Amino acid sequence: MTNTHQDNTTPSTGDEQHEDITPAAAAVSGDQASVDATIERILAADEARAETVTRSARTRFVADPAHRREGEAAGPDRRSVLDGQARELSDLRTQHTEADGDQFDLLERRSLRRVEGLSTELEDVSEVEYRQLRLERVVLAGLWSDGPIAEAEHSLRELAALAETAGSTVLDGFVQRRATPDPGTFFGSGKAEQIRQAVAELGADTVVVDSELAPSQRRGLEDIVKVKVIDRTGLILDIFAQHAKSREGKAQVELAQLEYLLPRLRGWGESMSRQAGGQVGGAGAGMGSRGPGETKIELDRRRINTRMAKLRKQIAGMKPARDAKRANRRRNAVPSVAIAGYTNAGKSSLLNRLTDAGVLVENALFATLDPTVRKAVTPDGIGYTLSDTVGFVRQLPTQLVEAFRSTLEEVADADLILHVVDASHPEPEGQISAVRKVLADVDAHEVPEIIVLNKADMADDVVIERIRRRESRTVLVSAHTGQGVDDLRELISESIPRPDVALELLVPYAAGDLVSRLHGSDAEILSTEYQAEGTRMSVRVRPELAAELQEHVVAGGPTASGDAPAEGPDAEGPDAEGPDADAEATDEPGAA
Ligand SMILES: Nc1nc2c(ncn2[C@@H]2O[C@H](COP(=O)(O)OP(=O)(O)OP(=O)(O)O)[C@@H](O)[C@H]2O)c(=O)[nH]1
Ligand SMILES: [Mg+2]
Repeated sequence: MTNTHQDNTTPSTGDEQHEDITPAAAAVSGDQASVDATIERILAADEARAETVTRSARTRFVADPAHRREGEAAGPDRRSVLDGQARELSDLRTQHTEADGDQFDLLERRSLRRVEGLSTELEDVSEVEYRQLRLERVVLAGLWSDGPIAEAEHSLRELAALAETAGSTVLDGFVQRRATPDPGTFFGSGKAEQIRQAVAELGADTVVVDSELAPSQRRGLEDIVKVKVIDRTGLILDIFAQHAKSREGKAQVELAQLEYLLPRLRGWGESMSRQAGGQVGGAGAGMGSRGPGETKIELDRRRINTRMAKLRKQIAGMKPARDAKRANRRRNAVPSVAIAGYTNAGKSSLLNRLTDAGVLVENALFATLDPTVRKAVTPDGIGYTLSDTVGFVRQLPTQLVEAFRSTLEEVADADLILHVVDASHPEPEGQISAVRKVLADVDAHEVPEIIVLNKADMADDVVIERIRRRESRTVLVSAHTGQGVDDLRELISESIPRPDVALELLVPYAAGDLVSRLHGSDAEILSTEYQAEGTRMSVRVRPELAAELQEHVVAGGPTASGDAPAEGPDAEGPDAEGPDADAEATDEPGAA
């Protein structure tokens, strides 16, 4: 509604000009100077990181003193679960195998990592303000309200993995035992003060909170700890922003970021003092009657709304192409299998193992954001599509589920879901239910599902047994060693819709291309016999192909569209390929 003011208030860094030029993109495609500057920044960050490695060795996890076990001393030997690598990023960092496929764009991604975070001030708020967060040296903090402490620890370790994925160094982690969050500052004042001390001591620049904070809580806490505070949602959005590659993915993430940002505008504006220099240029005439802060915020809000509308349109515009592709698959009735699962479970590795796809595998959370669709065939030659999807995580921001809905809908549309689970995780159950929750959100919970217990090479038998008892259809595999992958292939083969129109054909030798098509991946050949007039075949095909084969049908009913074949032997399935079937068929008067 307020858009009418857009034109005379937009400063020179207007929406149109910066569009699609993120700082990262500018660094890649820009002039030599900016490339040099980028390299310098990356090197500086690496140095900083190397320097903090020694410090992060002391990274520790501090349970609230009140809940420390009797006799357990505070100080150097405090509880230490964040030691070394975070759990979700296990120590496999350098272990890649052939099944991991092409590591090419991994390098590319590394070289882009944190460019946004390292860059100088952003010019325009619609570039999403918090991309300028300097998430380099962070302290984590979470609330532990119920359940065993182990759960709070898992969650914090996962947060550490997320923070590392975003390119930061985790210096420390805190958990406070507290039934409900403080409405003003999230943590109690004592704990907040303790966090402030740790932040000062360690030279941290950001506190990451393991929940979604209300805008006022974030501001309240920021006032105490004196550094930037971001929440889990903001962190996940930041990772997605770094990883998005396709046009659609980028638009989806930006939309989610803006949605998240909108109610938080004022707070950020203040603490990051954007308003100080935020005079709206000469173009701001007429706005001066209000305070500059308010002006800026209103302006930002309006521009964000405009930008969001644009993004929504853009995303909607990309839907037809996606739908067309999907419709095409539908028409050809190629069964589709979707790989879904918690982030870092090994989905991309499995896709590579099943199809030699060469999809990016990384020991990082949310390595895959853009769905990849590959062709695959069952051991007995039936074709299907296999698609890789974005990984899920506990508390996946609702903004992201919304923004990625069109992508996730493909999962809902699949004939089968391979739900990949990291069986080497001590508690995969939590991940399974988090994934199912998102699946339900996008109406994919009714699609048949196979639980694929991956990383068998590292998994604990107890965990495997536990899950096998709970879940009805499981298969144990290792994308790395290839263990169990053949079983998985069989299971997929049994679970996808098979070609179901049975036909008796006599294909003239002149139509050899038809015969080779039948040998392709969308038909099952039950028997073949070479006769004087042509090739005599008993096949099962999908309706589409059946229609095309009509003129060569010699027996098997008047139309190809009936699902039940007219002939008895065919109805009995593969047994029909016995000599009887052929004999009977050749007896048909209408054969020639
Ligand atoms: N030991 C072992 N490691 C595996 C196996 N499968 C995958 N990994 C490792 O697990 C990490 C994550 O693998 P990805 O295939 O990228 O996982 P993903 O589920 O696609 O992850 P996102 O796209 O980030 O959600 C990589 O370091 C893989 O090398 C396995 O069978 N055994
Ligand atoms: Mg992946």
